[in-house]
Amino acid sequence: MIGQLLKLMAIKEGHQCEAVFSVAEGLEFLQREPVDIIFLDVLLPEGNGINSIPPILNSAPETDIVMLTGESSTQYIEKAFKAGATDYLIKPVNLERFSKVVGSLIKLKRKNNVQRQISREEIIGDSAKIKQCIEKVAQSSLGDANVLIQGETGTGKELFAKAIHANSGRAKNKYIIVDCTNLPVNLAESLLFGHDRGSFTGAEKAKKGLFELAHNGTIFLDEIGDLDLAIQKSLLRVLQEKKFRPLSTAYEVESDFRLVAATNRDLQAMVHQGTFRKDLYFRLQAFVISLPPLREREGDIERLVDHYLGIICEEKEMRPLEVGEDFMSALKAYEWPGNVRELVNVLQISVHKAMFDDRLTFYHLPQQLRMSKVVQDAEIRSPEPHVTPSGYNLTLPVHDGDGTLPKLKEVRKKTIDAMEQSYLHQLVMLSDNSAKTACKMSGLSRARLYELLNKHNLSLRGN
Ligand SMILES: Nc1ncnc2c1ncn2[C@@H]1O[C@H](COP(=O)(O)OP(=O)(O)OP(=O)(O)O)[C@@H](O)[C@H]1O
Repeated sequence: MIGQLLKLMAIKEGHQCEAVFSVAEGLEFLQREPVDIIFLDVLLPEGNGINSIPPILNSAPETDIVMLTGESSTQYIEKAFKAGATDYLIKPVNLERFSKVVGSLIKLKRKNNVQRQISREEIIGDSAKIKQCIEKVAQSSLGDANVLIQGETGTGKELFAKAIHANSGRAKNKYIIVDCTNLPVNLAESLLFGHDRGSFTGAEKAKKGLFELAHNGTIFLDEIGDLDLAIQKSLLRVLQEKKFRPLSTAYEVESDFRLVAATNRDLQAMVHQGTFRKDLYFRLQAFVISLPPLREREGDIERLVDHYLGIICEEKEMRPLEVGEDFMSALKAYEWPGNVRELVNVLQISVHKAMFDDRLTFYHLPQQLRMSKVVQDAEIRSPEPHVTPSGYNLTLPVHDGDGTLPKLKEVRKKTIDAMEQSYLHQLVMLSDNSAKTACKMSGLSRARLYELLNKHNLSLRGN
């Protein structure tokens, strides 16, 4: 009876609906067809409906289960939620509550479906932080709001802007990129809004502006923080009215564009300094995607290395190179101020150096990465350094706790030995295994260098 009633309500709301009268019948139905929502009564011929939640979710994990309970059996609600139900309705069910529950669940499902289906374009990374950004791309693809992408240089702002367009309803139309860096005011006005013939010296023909060309598509303003204040004012008006007047014309042009903007600057600080318009800033704040720096993306370095190494080796027609542990741990220790762009450059340099090797090692990395790893390792080894007035970090020998100190001669020898060893260790790492570089860096003669390396059981690789 309740089944038939809900079926009528669902059909009235424009949904397809089937009523079944036992769990067995329901499970059989699920084998044949996917179902978005199941209304499950607590009281079933087979017993308590809550017990059938696990087998239902086993065979249809994507389905939402809404429990139907009587006023007197609300004590089952908590148990039903624990078993995996999504919501509940109390009988007798009224149409308003029914359509609210169904409406929200269907909306959520559509949203999730879009998220699952969005194309990542070339975006690599599975860290929680990058997944959150991908989710934002999915959300933005459902609507048409302007989007601001923030992030340090090289974090992938341009890549994300492209993904927003590619996943939007405008994907088949134009995607126009404008680099706002160092754009002089006059040029920017005519470039963005177009001009009439003769509107300035050299304007021999009338020209459409990029906002007009972006009609039905997306316009990406890269480095929007670099836009001159005068252009910011015009831009604000265009965003508000979606129309503008090309230079030296008496007519207005309408354009249905979507704006995606990006910046690596702190727009809020710029607003305080008076170099970015507050009203434009607020307009851009409607939908913001903040891309995390590479150093905060757990696990993404490995994925990016895997991806780009494949591409670089293929381009160079080389066999895929293996990645040594020391290579990877140096990559992970580095701060990556230039983010993914810098990582790709480092891989290119390292592959070039490893042209005749099978495996990438620490020694193939550029010097700044080796240096940062060495410094980090040294910091870990000497947790409580004592800084001398001359600026050297020293870890003093610890006395025995009996109020005495070892002889100075002994301490001096041990200290010098330790310093020498640490110095030579770093020298070996940073000299590219070249005795010539090591001698130049350290000021040691070749004979003295080998003598000291021998003393500390160290060697230049390949020597
Ligand atoms: N998540 C990522 N997956 C794969 N490649 C990436 C990713 N992020 C960035 N890249 C690559 O890194 C380089 C820099 O990316 P992009 O130009 O999008 O960065 P950006 O944030 O716009 O930099 P800038 O602020 O300097 O303009 C590009 O080659 C891009 O393909």
